[in-house]
Amino acid sequence: MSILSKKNSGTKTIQIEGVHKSFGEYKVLNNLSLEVNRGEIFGFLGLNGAGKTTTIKMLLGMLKPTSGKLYMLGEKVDAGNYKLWDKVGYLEEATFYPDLTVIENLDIARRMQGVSDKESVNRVISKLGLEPHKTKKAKNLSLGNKQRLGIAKAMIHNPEIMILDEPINGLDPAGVAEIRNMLYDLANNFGVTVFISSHLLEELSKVATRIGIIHNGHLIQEIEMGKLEQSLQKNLVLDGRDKSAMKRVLKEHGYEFEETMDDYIKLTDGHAVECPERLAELLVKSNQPPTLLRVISEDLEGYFLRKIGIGRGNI
Ligand SMILES: Nc1ncnc2c1ncn2[C@@H]1O[C@H](COP(=O)(O)OP(=O)(O)OP(=O)(O)O)[C@@H](O)[C@H]1O
Repeated sequence: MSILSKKNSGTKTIQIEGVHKSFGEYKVLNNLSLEVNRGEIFGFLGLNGAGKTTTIKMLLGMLKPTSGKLYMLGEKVDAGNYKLWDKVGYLEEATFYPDLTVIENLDIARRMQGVSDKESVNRVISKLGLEPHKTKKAKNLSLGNKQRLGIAKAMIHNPEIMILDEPINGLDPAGVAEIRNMLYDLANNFGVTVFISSHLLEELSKVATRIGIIHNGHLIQEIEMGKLEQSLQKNLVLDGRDKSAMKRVLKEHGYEFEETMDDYIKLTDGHAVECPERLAELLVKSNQPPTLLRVISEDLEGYFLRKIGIGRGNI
């Protein structure tokens, strides 16, 4: 690789710069740019068909961007140059030889990656908690253990970057927690950069340290996981015996509201949400005491749908 194609990346291990990708007339990515730092667990969130796998395939050199540049570990990615794979682990879906055992599957992965140290198989088995299952045929593993085997294959060669395309689909909460602990360990103690895609914010939020939302082919929002909670929209939900009268009172006092699908009155107004007691006082004084008055935080999927401009009622 020429010195000119090297990017002075500092701690940035993944860099995507103004990437466009079209298949014929069909535009999948439209000026996508993002950066991921060493040791980060970056969640790449988007609806089905948003372009996540296309992006991942370009990062791996399996697809060529129509325009724009991608860098991994400071090196420009060139389609068809698989040298990069020495330092990158990739899990597309948990693929394995069903009639071979966990050990046999991992030994094949080891040889395919050109890792000469046979102990690497045992190391990865113990790291992923596959010890009790190592002599089982892959086809007889539980879904969670199949996913673990997939991740074990992706990390047999101690990669510096792990790219996991939808790795937590179908895992139960305990399985998600185990994968999270393992990814945290890799990221925090070994500086591995993890790039995980999913269409479920709820799942990604349990493992990622930062999330980027891709929609209509570009990154529309990046958010640190620690700040997600405070970004969730809060609503005040009201119910009462005479809702028409209640709405009149609200209107007269300048409150904006809407009706929910289940026939409650919802106020998104920040002032109402922050001071629910003031609203309660007003309604009581107006002879419309609420039978329900509750501040409700939107859930993570609601947040995601709001960010991409799709209300729950529209899907
Ligand atoms: N080789 C191709 N030729 C034509 N269209 C393609 C090709 N590969 C992907 N697409 C289209 O590009 C869009 C993005 O696909 P991609 O697989 O990147 O989405 P995704 O975000 O990974 O979604 P999913 O979660 O469903 O895998 C889809 O509409 C898909 O049909």
